[in-house]
Amino acid sequence: MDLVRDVVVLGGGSGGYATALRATQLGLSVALVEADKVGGTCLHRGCIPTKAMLHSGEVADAVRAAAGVGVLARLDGVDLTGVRAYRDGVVNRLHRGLAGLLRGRNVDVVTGRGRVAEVTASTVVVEVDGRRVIGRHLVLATGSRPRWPSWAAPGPRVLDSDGALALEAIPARLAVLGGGVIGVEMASLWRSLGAEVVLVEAADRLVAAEEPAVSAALAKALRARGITVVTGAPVAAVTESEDAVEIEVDGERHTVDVAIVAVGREPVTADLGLEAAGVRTEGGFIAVDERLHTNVPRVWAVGDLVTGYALAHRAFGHGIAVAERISGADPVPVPEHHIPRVTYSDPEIASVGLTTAAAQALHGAENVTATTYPLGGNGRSQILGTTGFVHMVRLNDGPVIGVHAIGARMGEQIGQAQLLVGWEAHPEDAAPHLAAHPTQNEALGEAALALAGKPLHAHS
Ligand SMILES: Cc1cc2nc3c(=O)[nH]c(=O)nc-3n(C[C@H](O)[C@H](O)[C@H](O)COP(=O)(O)OP(=O)(O)OC[C@H]3O[C@@H](n4cnc5c(N)ncnc54)[C@H](O)[C@@H]3O)c2cc1C
Ligand SMILES: NC(=O)c1ccc[n+]([C@@H]2O[C@H](COP(=O)([O-])OP(=O)(O)OC[C@H]3O[C@@H](n4cnc5c(N)ncnc54)[C@H](O)[C@@H]3O)[C@@H](O)[C@H]2O)c1
Repeated sequence: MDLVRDVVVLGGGSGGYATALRATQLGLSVALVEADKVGGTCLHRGCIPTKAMLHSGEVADAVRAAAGVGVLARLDGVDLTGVRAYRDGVVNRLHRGLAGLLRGRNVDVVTGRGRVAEVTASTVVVEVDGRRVIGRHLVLATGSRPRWPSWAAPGPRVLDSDGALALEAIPARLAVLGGGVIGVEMASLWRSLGAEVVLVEAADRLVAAEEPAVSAALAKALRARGITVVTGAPVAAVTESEDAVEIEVDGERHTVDVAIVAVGREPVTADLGLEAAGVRTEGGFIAVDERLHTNVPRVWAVGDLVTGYALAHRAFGHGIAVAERISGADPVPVPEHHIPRVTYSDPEIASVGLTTAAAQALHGAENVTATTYPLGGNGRSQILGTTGFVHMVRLNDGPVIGVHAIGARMGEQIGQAQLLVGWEAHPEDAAPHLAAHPTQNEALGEAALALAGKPLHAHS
């Protein structure tokens, strides 16, 4: 029998399940079609498992550094089986929690691969393994997958980020190809777990979307951790043999045990029946207006299917907004650059808003002021033994429009920066609210104090 609901969501990752949860809160009935497990990339192959493994790496590094804080401890090694068990435990608990949440909100989860079969004047029909699931509205949320370049092919020793999570032993020598967010996190993680790592990036700097000073500080910190960082050098070829992988880059050859390819992700739009349904795509992504509506009435798209930052919280935000629009409200779209970004490497990178160069290009260099507060002046960062900085950008006599930070735990600071930027706070508004001492949060406060013309712990 056909399943008929107000909303059919195709894909149960961050974007899809957020749509479903918000829609049922608003009194809409929802069918959520998921080919694999609810939670999608972020929960099963992305955010959560990688951050759990990064935490294992952080613990290993803390033991290595223990003597420096007077603690006698010795690292006997890292047991990847134990790391995987811990990681999988975290993922499984969250997965059970999410499944329970969806059940509790009366979301009908339909397991199977769906494709759009028919769009009529008032309904959208999705076919799932021969079964018809019909909605007044359809929300496309099939996400993204690793992109493979022409110069590499998957193999037992040549992996993407999904394959890296399945590794059963820590490679002695590892190459990470691509120095974007995934590449940097992978390099940091496997170095902490004990691998010799070479990180290769085609562009002239790592994480090229960040402030240039952040990229420079990151490269310096990773090199100090023993990672070989090669920039301005596109990988030309990857050749796998039975017992090694040869990487050809910049006329040089690197021989490693395993290579992880991390040169970006691509949207999952193939075989969804989009062409027949008349849903327009652009460069592989679903074409949407600023309210995430496609060109076909009552068909929407959320998350990694929509060009922009491929981030879980962006997908959550999309899902919530689309559910509200379907129910008749019209939430204001959040500007893309107001979405916070964190790279969870050691050191961490966190940013929100415009870079200095982007702000100058948009508003004129004479209308923009920026300040950099070094973590060397921050007590808590000194205690943690981290270096780095907080860089804050403002419009002259206007709001904070960008915050960019690097250093241990900087990801935890970005929430406040996000509110400063999102709520268009002036540094003068923030300056009187002195942060608790000693916290790393004070570094943000110091930057605001400096931009308000009254720096405190800063050498003039
Ligand atoms: C290694 C890695 C680390 C990451 N770390 C972070 C991080 O720390 N923070 C962060 O914000 N983001 C992170 N991301 C990005 C984040 O995972 C994505 O932005 C997010 O998962 C996008 O959500 P989505 O709902 O658009 O798609 P997805 O999570 O990809 O979900 C899509 C779902 O659709 C299902 N599906 C696909 N086709 C069909 C079909 N035809 N029928 C039914 N179901 C289908 C899939 O099985 C999948 O479950 C990371 C990504 C990776 C790869
Ligand atoms: N912490 C997080 O929020 C997080 C973590 C992981 C992934 N993600 C999301 O996943 C997306 C994909 O991540 P990604 O790192 O794969 O993509 P990316 O686009 O961020 O980086 C890919 C990098 O590969 C480089 N590259 C391309 N061809 C190359 C070549 N021939 N040789 C060497 N380098 C080459 C590019 O210059 C680029 O810097 C990100 O955009 C991000 O939004 C987010």
